[in-house]
Amino acid sequence: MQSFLCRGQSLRFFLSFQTSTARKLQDPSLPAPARRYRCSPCLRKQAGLPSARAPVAPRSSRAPNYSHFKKDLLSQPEQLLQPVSVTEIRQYLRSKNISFHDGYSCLHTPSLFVERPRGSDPSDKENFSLFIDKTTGRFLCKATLLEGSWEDFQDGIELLQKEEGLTFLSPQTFASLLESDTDREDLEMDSLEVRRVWEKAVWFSDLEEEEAQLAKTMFNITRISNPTLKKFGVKYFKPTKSLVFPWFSSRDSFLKGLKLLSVQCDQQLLKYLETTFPKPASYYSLFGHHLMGKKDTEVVITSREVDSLALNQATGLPTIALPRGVSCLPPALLPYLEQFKRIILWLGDDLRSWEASKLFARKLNLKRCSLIRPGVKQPCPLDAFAGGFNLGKILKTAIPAAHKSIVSFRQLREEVFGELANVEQVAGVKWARFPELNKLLKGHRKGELTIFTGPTGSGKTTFISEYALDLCTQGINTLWGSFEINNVRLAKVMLTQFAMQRLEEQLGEYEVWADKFEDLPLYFMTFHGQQNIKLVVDVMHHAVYMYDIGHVVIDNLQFMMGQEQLSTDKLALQDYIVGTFRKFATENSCHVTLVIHPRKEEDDKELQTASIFGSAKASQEADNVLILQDRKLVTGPGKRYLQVAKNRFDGDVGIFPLEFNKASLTFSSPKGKSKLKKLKEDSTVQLKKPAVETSGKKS
Ligand SMILES: Nc1ncnc2c1ncn2[C@@H]1O[C@H](COP(=O)(O)OP(=O)(O)OP(=O)(O)O)[C@@H](O)[C@H]1O
Repeated sequence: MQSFLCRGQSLRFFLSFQTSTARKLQDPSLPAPARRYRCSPCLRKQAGLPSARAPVAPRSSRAPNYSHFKKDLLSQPEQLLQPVSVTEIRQYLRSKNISFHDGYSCLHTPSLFVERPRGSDPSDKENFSLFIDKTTGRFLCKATLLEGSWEDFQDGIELLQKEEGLTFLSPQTFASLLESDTDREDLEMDSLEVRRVWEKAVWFSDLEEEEAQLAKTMFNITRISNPTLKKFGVKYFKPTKSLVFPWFSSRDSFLKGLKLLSVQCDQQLLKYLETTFPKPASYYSLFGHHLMGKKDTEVVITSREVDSLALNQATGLPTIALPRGVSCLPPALLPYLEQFKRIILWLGDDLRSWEASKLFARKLNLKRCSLIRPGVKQPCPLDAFAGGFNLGKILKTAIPAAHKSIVSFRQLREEVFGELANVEQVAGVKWARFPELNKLLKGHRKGELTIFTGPTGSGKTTFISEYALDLCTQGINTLWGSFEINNVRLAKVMLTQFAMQRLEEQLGEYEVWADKFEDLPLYFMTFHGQQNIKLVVDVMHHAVYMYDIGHVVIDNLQFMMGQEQLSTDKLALQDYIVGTFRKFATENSCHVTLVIHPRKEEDDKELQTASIFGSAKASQEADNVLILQDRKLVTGPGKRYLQVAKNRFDGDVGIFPLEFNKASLTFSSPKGKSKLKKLKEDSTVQLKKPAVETSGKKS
């Protein structure tokens, strides 16, 4: 109890820019009735405990009009999370005499919200319906769909033990804590929309033969039978010519949400578009989960609903599709996968799917996971089915995800082949706004460390914000640690760059842009000012687990260095910090971009790799070194050059001009011919005259 309060008061964590409030309240987890409950403040009051969280301003006093945008940006102590280890969780349960079972990603315990039937065996695992996430401590009671944080759970236990004769906490106890009207209104609107679409959509078997064939051809599902579609509840929505995938509650088959898949023809290319109700940040459907029986112990997980349909029809095995494909596996879904002793991940036919399957297997527990490696003979399930492959045979080739630390080339050869055969994908995600950066760096890759430097006030934050936004709009889940400027200012810069216009003069368009921006997989740490590196890295770990973060931006390293004057200790500390980020990037397969101030240079000298503040360790550890050059380059105001001074991937280094647009706060390369100049690695850059256009060969 004592330790809980201390920990509770020292919480300090990050919040998401997205609809974190909505996510937390409606949250998530799979199936649930339209109403959600939150427990802790109520429990605390009833238990006579002081609030562990600072009071939260009523919603109305926070941001009445631009609610979605603003409310999630402000730091709300109620959303702070605290790290808890599985050992602590176990110790706590033992100290309270709560029996538990060690599951794959969760600990299973009897639910404190359910009355135990008389005469039932308290140690019978069948009655363990409450799941505690081993990494975060968050709990979900599958019987009532109540959920909450680790502190909420402890509060509940304290209350139960305090009140004599109380054997369980009824869900009604929490009724007074239903989410605010705004959230409820949102939910109700979603729910109406879901009903409207669902009722208007038709079964494939009820379509005219010709129309059904046409629709199936559009989605490449001609071989999927009507009975399979009906079994999974897939309908067709004629007004938008969309497939409709339902999200049913596994508890009571309540229709919780929908995903609509439509086709667009873009220059002869078919493009598939997804729309979800509720919106993506709150859409936690495991498609196909409602078909699982209690006794099912094996499942194949796919990234698309159509893959699940194909696999199930071809093999008869239980299949499930993830709500947001390869982009993330929200931990809120883990309790629903606890029943499976074996999970095969067959996520797709590209490198991104392969990377995602390795990451998801870590969350699901490597021991029970096997992976299907993409390859010519192993395309995605739907293509394999359409191409007449034997899907059962492909499943037999699944590789166990748990690997030893020492491997032979025999085990690596397929992986090496995959890299050789997919050169473009190995090179990473391309920037849409910085083609020159693609020419030099080839792309943005997971697991790398990029060091970014430039003179004070040269526009480092502004540039790195656009550089990260560009990747984020392409689906790279991004976490920002901005210690120098606060999140509101940073988000304002990013939103302006996103809209590519001065929104101050277009306030009428604000809501439209903010809505689109809110759907980006973008999260912000709430830290400001000096921070402890350990705390920052803890948050990064947590974010990777929760949101499958693929890119962390830290602006800037000096904010983890304390206030001391430059000393040997300080250099050692910087080396330690850089080493820590390096290790984090590698271990979590996550790209880290670290902004570092340069050391003081003579005014007439351009910055070089050696100008990075501190010892040589930073540039040695980095995979990429980027320098924003701004002195004596050209006469035009606002002109900057971006220099790639180190590129471990393929060694190409060089420099190209950036033109600053003050209205949109963007740095787009000057139009016309490429002004890229390739250089020898780490050479001193002579930039007193404008860069010369080259053919792209190394000079
Ligand atoms: N190329 C440019 N020309 C003119 N103004 C710019 C340019 N780039 C950025 N700015 C403006 O300069 C200001 C400072 O930019 P920013 O905060 O990005 O610099 P910084 O290098 O990160 O600063 P610091 O060294 O303090 O961290 C901002 O108001 C930004 O809009």
